Amino acid sequence: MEKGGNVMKKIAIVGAGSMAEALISGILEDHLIDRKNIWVTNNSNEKRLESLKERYGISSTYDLDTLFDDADVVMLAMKPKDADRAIMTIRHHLTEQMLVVSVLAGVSMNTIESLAEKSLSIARAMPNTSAAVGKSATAIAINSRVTDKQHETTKQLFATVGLARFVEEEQLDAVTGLSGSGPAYIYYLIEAMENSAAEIGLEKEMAQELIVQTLIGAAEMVKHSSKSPEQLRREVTSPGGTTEAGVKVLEEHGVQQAFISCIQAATAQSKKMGNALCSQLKVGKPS
Ligand SMILES: NC(=O)C1=CN([C@@H]2O[C@H](COP(=O)(O)OP(=O)(O)OC[C@H]3O[C@@H](n4cnc5c(N)ncnc54)[C@H](OP(=O)(O)O)[C@@H]3O)[C@@H](O)[C@H]2O)C=CC1
Ligand SMILES: O=C(O)[C@@H]1CCC=N1
Repeated sequence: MEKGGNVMKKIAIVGAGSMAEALISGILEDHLIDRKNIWVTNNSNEKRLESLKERYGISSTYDLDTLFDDADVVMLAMKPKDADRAIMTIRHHLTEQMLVVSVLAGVSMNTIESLAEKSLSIARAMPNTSAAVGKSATAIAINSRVTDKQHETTKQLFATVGLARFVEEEQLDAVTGLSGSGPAYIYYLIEAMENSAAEIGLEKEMAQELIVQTLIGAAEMVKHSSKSPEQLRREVTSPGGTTEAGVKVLEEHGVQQAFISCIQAATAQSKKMGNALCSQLKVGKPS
C-alpha cells in the first residue's frame, strides 16, 4: 500500500537537475507513487535522463503528449531564467485540473499563469538543498484554485524531503533569505570553524566530526528543549569561562547584526530578482 494513499496518479517533472532528483528520491523513499508513474524531461541532456532512469527506475521522454498524458501533477524544476521558454513550450498541455508545483525561486504564481496564458492550480515552494538528504526546510504557498486534495498532495510531496510548512506567497522572499539560502550561511560558519581548528592545531578530519556533531547537537537542543536559544547559550557560558571569552569577541565584531543584515540582504535580493524577472517576462509584479 502506498504511504500517500494514491495522492497522485502521475507526476510530470519538467527539469531534471539536483532539485528534481532530490524530490524523485524522496517520493520513492516514501512510496508516494509507483516509480513508473514518475515522468521526467529536460532541455537536451539525454545522458542525465538515462542516468535517472537507471538509478531510480522512473520514466523519461521528450514527447510532450506522452509526458503529460494522464498527469495530475506537473512539477516545474528548471532554472528561473529558463522558465519563460519552458512554460511557453508546455502551456498547451497544462489544464486547470492539474496541480502545478513550482520550485522556481522568485517566479510568482501570477507569472506562471501569465506565461501559461490560463488559470492554474499552483503550489509554489521554496525548498533548500538539504532536500538531497531528506532534511529540507520547505515553505509553500498555494493559490485559491488549489483543492483540498491538491493541498494534501503538495504537503505529502514536500514532506518526502523534510519539513514542509504553508505560508502566504508574499512571505516567500523572506523564506528564501532565511531558509532557502540558509544552508550556505551554516556552511560558511563551518568553514570558519574548520579554519580556526587548523589554527589551534586540531587535525582536520577529527575537527570536522566535532564541528558537525556540535551543530547537530545544538540544533536538536533548540528543537527539543522548551528553552530559548539565548537561555541555552547562557547555560553554556560559565562566568569568567571560555565561552564568555569567545562570545565577547563575536559581539565585538557584531556577528549577530551581520547575520541579521545578511538575511535582510538575501530577502531584498529575492524580491529584486522576482521583480526583474516580471519585467523581463513582461508580466505584472507580484502584489
Ligand atoms: N539550489 C537551491 O538552493 C534551490 C533551488 N531552487 C530552484 O530549483 C530549480 C531547479 O534548480 P536546480 O535543480 O539546482 O537546477 P539544475 O541546473 O540542476 O537543473 C535545471 C534543469 O532544467 C532543465 N531545463 C532547462 N531548460 C528547460 C526547458 N526549456 N525545458 C525543460 N527542462 C529544461 C535542464 O535541462 P538540461 O540539463 O538539458 O539543460 C536541467 O535538467 C531552480 O528554479 C531553483 O530556483 C529552489 C530552492 C533552493
Ligand atoms: O541563491 C539563490 O538565488 C537560490 C535561491 C535559494 C537558494 N539558492
